[in-house]
Amino acid sequence: MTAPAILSARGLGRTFPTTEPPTTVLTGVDLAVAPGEFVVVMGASGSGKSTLLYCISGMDRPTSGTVELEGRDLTGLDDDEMSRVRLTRMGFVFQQPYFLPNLTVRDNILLPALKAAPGDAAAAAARVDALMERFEIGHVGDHGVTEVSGGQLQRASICRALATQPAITVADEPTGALNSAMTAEVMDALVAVRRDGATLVMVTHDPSCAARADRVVYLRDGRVQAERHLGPWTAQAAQDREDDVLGWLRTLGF
Ligand SMILES: Nc1ncnc2c1ncn2[C@@H]1O[C@H](COP(=O)(O)OP(=O)(O)OP(=O)(O)O)[C@@H](O)[C@H]1O
Repeated sequence: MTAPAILSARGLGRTFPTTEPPTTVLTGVDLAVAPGEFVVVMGASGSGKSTLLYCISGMDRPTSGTVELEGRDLTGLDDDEMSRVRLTRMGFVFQQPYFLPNLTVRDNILLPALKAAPGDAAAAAARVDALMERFEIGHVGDHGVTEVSGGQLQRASICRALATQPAITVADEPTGALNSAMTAEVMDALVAVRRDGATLVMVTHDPSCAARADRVVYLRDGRVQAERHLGPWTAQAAQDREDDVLGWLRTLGF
């Protein structure tokens, strides 16, 4: 029996009423993510990938449909409740990691974990140190955020996302601003995150990044056009998986 979805979006629609005529970006999107699954969302520019990510993670509100996280309907929450869910149950990794420039790398990672569980400072600090070792940035913890590489900074933002022990982590083009060596570093880190049991949903334009996922969902004009199950990543199958994803994307007109 498959485990119940940790995140379940049903019939999601998003229309922006501020344009004339209003812009419908998502229509009837269903997406169920299993615990420990790594799902990638792909699609042409403007197909609605980021909007979908924002709607499932409470950064935006869908105009129709429902989103359940750990069995709890998020669509009826008020802004304070939604902020609390984002802080305590969701991790976020963006293309441009936003860090406070006057804090060290370590303190930037620690801050949201302390905010999420203020009574648990020692445990949060221990968790942050363990994560920084796990993702090989322990040695730059005392550095300022301008004194580390883009790959290190993006790994720091992965640590920051995980430090609150979220139910799910969403990543919007986390390698979009990185060169290929740094992209490989960050993708290795995300595969390790998934191996450690985390649940991930990532938007990317890069088929070789998508090949690391368990499943790729393809959006076209705000609808799910197709999906591909790849199963858990193994480095030995890297080339075959990339070829498979590329071939599949071509059939979709990507
Ligand atoms: N606040 C908004 N108001 C009006 N239209 C919007 C708004 N936000 C996004 N859109 C439109 O929705 C469409 C989808 O945007 P979205 O960013 O979700 O696409 P995407 O697939 O992530 O694109 P990209 O790959 O270029 O990042 C775009 O046409 C965009 O212009």
